[in-house]
Amino acid sequence: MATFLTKNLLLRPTAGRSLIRPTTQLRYKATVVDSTTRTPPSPPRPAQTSTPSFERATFTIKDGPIFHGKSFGAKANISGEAVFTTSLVGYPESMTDPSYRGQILVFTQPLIGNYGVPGAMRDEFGLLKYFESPNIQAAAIVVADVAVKYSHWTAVESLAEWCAREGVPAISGVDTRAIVTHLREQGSSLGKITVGEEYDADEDEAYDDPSSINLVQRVSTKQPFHVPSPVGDAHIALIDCGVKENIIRSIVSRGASVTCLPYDYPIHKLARHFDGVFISNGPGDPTHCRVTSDNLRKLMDTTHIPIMGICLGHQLLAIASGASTTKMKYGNRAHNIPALDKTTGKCHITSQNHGYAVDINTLDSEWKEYFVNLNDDSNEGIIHKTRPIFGTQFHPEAKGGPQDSSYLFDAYLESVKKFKEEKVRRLGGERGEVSPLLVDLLSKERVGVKAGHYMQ
Ligand SMILES: NC(=O)CC[C@H](N)C(=O)O
Repeated sequence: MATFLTKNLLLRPTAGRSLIRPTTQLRYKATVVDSTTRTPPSPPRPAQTSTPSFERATFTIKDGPIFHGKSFGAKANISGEAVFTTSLVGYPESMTDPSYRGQILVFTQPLIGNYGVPGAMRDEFGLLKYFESPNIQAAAIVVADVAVKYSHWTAVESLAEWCAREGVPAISGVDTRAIVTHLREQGSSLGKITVGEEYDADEDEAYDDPSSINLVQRVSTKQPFHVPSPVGDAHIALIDCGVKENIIRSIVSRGASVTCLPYDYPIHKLARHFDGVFISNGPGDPTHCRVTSDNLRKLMDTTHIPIMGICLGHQLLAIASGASTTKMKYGNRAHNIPALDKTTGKCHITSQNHGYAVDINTLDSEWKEYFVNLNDDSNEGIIHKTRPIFGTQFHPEAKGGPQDSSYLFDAYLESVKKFKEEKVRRLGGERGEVSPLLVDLLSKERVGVKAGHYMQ
C-alpha cells in the first residue's frame, strides 16, 4: 500500500524528462494521406526499456504530498499536470486520447488493467477500433492497483507491457483516494513520477507545466488527410486539434467524408469547397490556439456553413464568437456527468475530459447556452440563435462512455446535408476556382470523392 510522506525527506536531483519535444515544421502541401497511412499525431516516445520496470517509484505533487509505490511501466521520469478521472472503464481509449497530452492521469477506479490492452485493429473506415490515436498520449498513469494478469478476447498485451513499450511511466500501490482528495481541495497541480530509489521533491524547475505550451501543435496532423464515407457524399472539413478516432467514425458512418486539416489551416479560405466544418477536441489551454479561433471568426463572418465543435473545439468556437474561457479548479473527467439540454429540458449522461470551461456570462447575444452541467453549473454547450452552429463541452462520441448524446451528430449531419443540397441547387453545374488541396483530393481515386460534388 502507499507510503505517505511529507516533503523534503529525500531531496536529490534526478533528470526529469521534458514534455517539450522537437516539433515538425507544419507544411500545407496538398498531399492526401488516407486514414491507414496518416502521420501519427505525435512521434512515438523513445522507449527507454521495452520491458516493464517494477522498481520502487515516487509520485510527487508540487507543493503537496509525496506518494511511494511501485513502477509498472517505462523506467523513465516525467512531469506534467496531475488530473484524475472517475471513469470505470475505457483506459485504452482514455490513455490514447490526445486531449490527455502532457497530463499525468490518476484513475480513481482502484483496479486498472484487468482486461489488458487490445491490438491496433482497424475498422471498415480504416480507423483504429480500440484506440483514440496510435499512441499513448498521457504523460504517465497512476493507479491504486494494477492487474498483472489480464483477460479479454481483444487483448494482446498487459497494461504494463504497453506502457513500457511506449516509454510511458506508470505507478501503482499508491493511495489514489488521498491523491484525488488533494487535487480536489488544492485544484489541479503539477506532479511528477520518478522511477528508482532517488527522487527530488519540490524544485520548481523540475516540473514541466503543460499549460504554458501549445500542445495542440504537437498532436494536430501535419498534413491534410482524408477519410472517405462509404454511405454518403457530403464532405466535412475537420480542424484537427488532436481528434479522437471515434469523432471521425461518428461522422463518416453518418454519410459525410472527412478531410482533416492542421489546427492552423486557414479554413475560411477553403470553406466554400465543403458542406460543413468541424472543430475537434484537443489538449491544453484553448487560448494557445488563437490562430484557430481567429480563423473560425473569419469563417463565421464570411459563410453560413454548418459548424460543430467538441470540447476544445467548443471552447474555440466560443472564443471565436467573442466569449472567454476559464481554468476550472480540477476539471471534469468522467463517463457519467449529467448535462441538461436547455432547449428540450432533457438530461443526458455524458462523457467528459476537460480542465477549461466557457464563461457563459461572456457569451454574445447572438448565442445562447445549449447545455449546462447539473453537478457544478459549468457550461456544457453553446448554440447560435439563428444559424446551424453549436459546440458541446462533453463528448457526444463518448468512447468510452454513454451514448445518450450521439443524436447531436445526427442533427449536425442533417444541417450539413441540407446545406449541401441548397448549395447544389444554387450553383447548379457551375464550376469555379478549385483549391490545390481539392485538386489533389480529386486526383486520388482511393479517396472516393465524387468529382465535382463540392466545387463551386
Ligand atoms: N477533451 C478536450 O478537448 C479538452 C479541452 C481542453 N484541453 C480542456 O482541458 O478543457
